[in-house]
Amino acid sequence: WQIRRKLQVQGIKGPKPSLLYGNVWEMQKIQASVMEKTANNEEFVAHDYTSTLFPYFEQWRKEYGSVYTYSTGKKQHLYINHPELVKEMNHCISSDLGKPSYITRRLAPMLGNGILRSNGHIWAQQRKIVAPQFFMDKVKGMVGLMMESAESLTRKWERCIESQGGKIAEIRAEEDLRSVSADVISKACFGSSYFKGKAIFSKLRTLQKLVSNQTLLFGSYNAFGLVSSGQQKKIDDLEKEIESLIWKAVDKRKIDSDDENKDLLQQILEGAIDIHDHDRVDDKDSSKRFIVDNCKNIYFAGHESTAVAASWCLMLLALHPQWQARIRAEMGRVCEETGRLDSDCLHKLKTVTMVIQEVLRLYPPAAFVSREALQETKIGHITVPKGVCLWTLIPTLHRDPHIWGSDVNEFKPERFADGIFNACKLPQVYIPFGLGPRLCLGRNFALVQLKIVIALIVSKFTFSLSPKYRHCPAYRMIVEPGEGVHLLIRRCGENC
Ligand code: HEM
Repeated sequence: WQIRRKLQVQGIKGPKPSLLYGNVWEMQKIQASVMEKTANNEEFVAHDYTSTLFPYFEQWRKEYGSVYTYSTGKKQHLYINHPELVKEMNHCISSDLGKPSYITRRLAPMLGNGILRSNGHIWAQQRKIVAPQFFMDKVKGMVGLMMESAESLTRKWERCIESQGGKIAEIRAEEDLRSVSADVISKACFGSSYFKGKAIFSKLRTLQKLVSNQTLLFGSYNAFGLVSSGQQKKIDDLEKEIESLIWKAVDKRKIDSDDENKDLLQQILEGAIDIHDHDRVDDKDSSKRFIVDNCKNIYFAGHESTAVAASWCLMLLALHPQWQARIRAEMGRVCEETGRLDSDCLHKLKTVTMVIQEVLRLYPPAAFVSREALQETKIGHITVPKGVCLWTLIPTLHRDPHIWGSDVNEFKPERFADGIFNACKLPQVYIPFGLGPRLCLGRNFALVQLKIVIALIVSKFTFSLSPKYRHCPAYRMIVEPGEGVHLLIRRCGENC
């Protein structure tokens, strides 16, 4: 109550909370009424996943504006979608702002205290180790293996066409896209392959579904945050299994400090030794935790969001065959000059880039940037009391008609024809990869991989949505196609 009062006296409004559960009941009620409406609505694709996935945020934003406060029982939250304040929050370098601790606790079996969730000096050490592996120069060197993995997918889809009669095949794209990005991250960072690391990926995926079932956003210690003992046991078992699989892979690796081409796993191992020596931590377990947590973070961050972004790309391209045709024409021009895609011609794929940018605008896989005031701190004119969690809803920023224009809900890659700076009035609101010191480390890596995968698929196949496709974005730590992306694919030469 005291924390809320400190926000209210600064003119920040919000829905009235109940005594124990804050606004959680109301969130549940709003969500349920939207689910009821959408369950009977077969009408296809309003590209606005916030109004179905996070309807309470939309309702309160309309009532209270782009800054308001709400409560989930013991936690007080501040919703910030004002462009200037968003910028300030994301650029904050003070350790007074960190990742929300209650979410970190919930995600601990998945991510531990790795780079995605850590704060302060542990985070800074991890970022120093991981960042150089994803500098553009390094990523350029990974183009060959990205091509290899994408080509194995197109070969698989060709075999599907053969086995389904030779003309047309029905496929589910998202699982194959997941295998491609898992393969790429395994080879690029861990000197392994999807095949070898398959068990880790599939267990992480099961764990992801289990932990995001726990109504992740509704704060801690409320009726909805409780996990059944059966579910908790599954989570604990998976955590142990993943840890032992990663540890086995690590054990196989000999530390070879003379090798100039060290991959990320090598860097993480050496980082753990440095931290052990530097901090004089005698505890062997902490080095082990450091290694396992960071491997899990990279396995997850490195493949899940890229695969989901690629799935949304194919869904939108299936709806807009004219953009498939434009990409194909561009590939024809670029490959005529070079014969094959390589790292030097990727920047010539302007249409592919525009399509990817538009997909990440409409369907950013990461829905939120969230922080917690670890100490009382200032964001713009607002004094944020210690303990308050701050939330920015990325898709809402991406769909503000005052910034993007009245066609904001339409798929129009041409808006990016002259770059992000000319696509909207305030480019700092386009943040599919976040912003500031915690900007996504894998941005270059993901964009290059997306370009290769999309360009290659579109140059080989034409595709449309299968009648089996159901449009139901789902929030499972990231926003993904809830029931996959069912496509009907044909070989390109057949009809284009
Ligand atoms: C389309 C694909 C991707 C999207 C949309 C995406 C999005 C994001 C966003 C929004 C953040 C910032 C979160 C925040 O500020 O709290 C982030 C952080 C991060 N991402 Fe990505 N990401 C993608 C791919 C990747 C890939 C391929 C990697 C490679 C390992 C990666 C590694 C990371 C890491 C390590 C962080 C944490 C950075 C830090 O806290 O210092 N991401 N990502």
